Amino acid sequence: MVVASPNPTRNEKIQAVDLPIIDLSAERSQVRKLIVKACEDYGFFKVINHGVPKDIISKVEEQSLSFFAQPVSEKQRAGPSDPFGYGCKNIGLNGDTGEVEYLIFNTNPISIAQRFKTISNEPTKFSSAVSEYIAAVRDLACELLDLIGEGLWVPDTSVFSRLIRDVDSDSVFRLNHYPHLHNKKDICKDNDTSPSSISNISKVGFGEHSDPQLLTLLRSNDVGGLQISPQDGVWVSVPSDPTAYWVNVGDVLQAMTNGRFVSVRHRALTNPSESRMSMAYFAASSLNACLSALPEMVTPEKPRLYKPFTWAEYKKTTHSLRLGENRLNLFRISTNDECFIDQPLE
Ligand SMILES: C=C1C[C@]23C[C@@]1(O)CC[C@H]2[C@@]12CC[C@H](O)[C@@](C)(C(=O)O1)[C@H]2[C@@H]3C(=O)O
Ligand SMILES: O=C(O)CCC(=O)C(=O)O
Ligand SMILES: [Fe+2]
Repeated sequence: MVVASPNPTRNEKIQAVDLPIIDLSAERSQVRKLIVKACEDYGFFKVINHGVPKDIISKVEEQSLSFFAQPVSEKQRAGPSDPFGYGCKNIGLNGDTGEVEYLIFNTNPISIAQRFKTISNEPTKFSSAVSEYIAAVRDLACELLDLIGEGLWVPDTSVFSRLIRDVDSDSVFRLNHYPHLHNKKDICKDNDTSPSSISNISKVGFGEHSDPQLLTLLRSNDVGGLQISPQDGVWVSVPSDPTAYWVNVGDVLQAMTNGRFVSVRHRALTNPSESRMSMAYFAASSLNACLSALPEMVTPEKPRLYKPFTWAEYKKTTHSLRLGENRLNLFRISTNDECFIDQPLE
């Protein structure tokens, strides 16, 4: 069904789709089948009965909300995001902007403890809430990746989860805050500078992109805004559910499954009357991990699509490009390259 677009750009179709819901308490052989199907069809699914304790989530949510409620001058003590720390409106370093403020951390515990010294007046409280959350969400990510390994029938079912269990994993945690637009204040300034007219339309909070890592686990408060794009120019609004996780395939998992899974393009819109807060865990390997399509995913009918790369190489490319760029295409193999990789010349 196609309905009229209420938001931000014209000529877009908003489609209503029943997105896949995975109940992790169901029978394992069913769960892994459904996850693989969801990753193939949408690169996106919702997880319920996920096992991340409610109190662990609430502690991070409370601490984050009080961080974002502070005056801009206080928050800016934790910025600019380079690429970690506090950022407001500027996303990355290549000119992308949105109606969002955020905190980004590397998930390494030492890095977290250091960062929080500038982020909070109660650094230990906030940093231990975040560390506890990251440990729980990493376990969930590993469980999902093991189910994916099993569902794909690869001989080494831990092949994906091992990458993110690595002590040197380069996974990232991000807190996004999308203030509602009835607030007349510019989100990056303490003083009231914007026109007094109240806008009733949604704006782009976080523009269209795919996530570069293996898998993203996202949870938000009860305010909608996330949309996925299963096809060019078509958007599907994702209902909010603070009790669940929305999970998306990232570029690396698309490359490792040789294009069988799709790294879904998505974006987040602001809500005109309610503030939205999301927390995203981006599961990544170590910088030196060499990432390539699993041998079982490459067949004569489905030749290798992407050149192998290290996460450091892929990350460097990602950070040199704009948010909406399709960076995986830069690693696509031409027919000649493929002969070289699969049958090196003597
Ligand atoms: C514009 C950019 C921001 C980003 C790095 C990039 O150059 C392109 C990818 C962006 C993204 C999207 C998913 C995650 O939110 C993120 C942390 C990531 O790994 O890639 C961001 C990067 C960022 O905000 O630094
Ligand atoms: O806030 C959201 O719902 C999406 C954020 C996102 O896509 C990201 O941080 O990469
Ligand atoms: Fe994203």
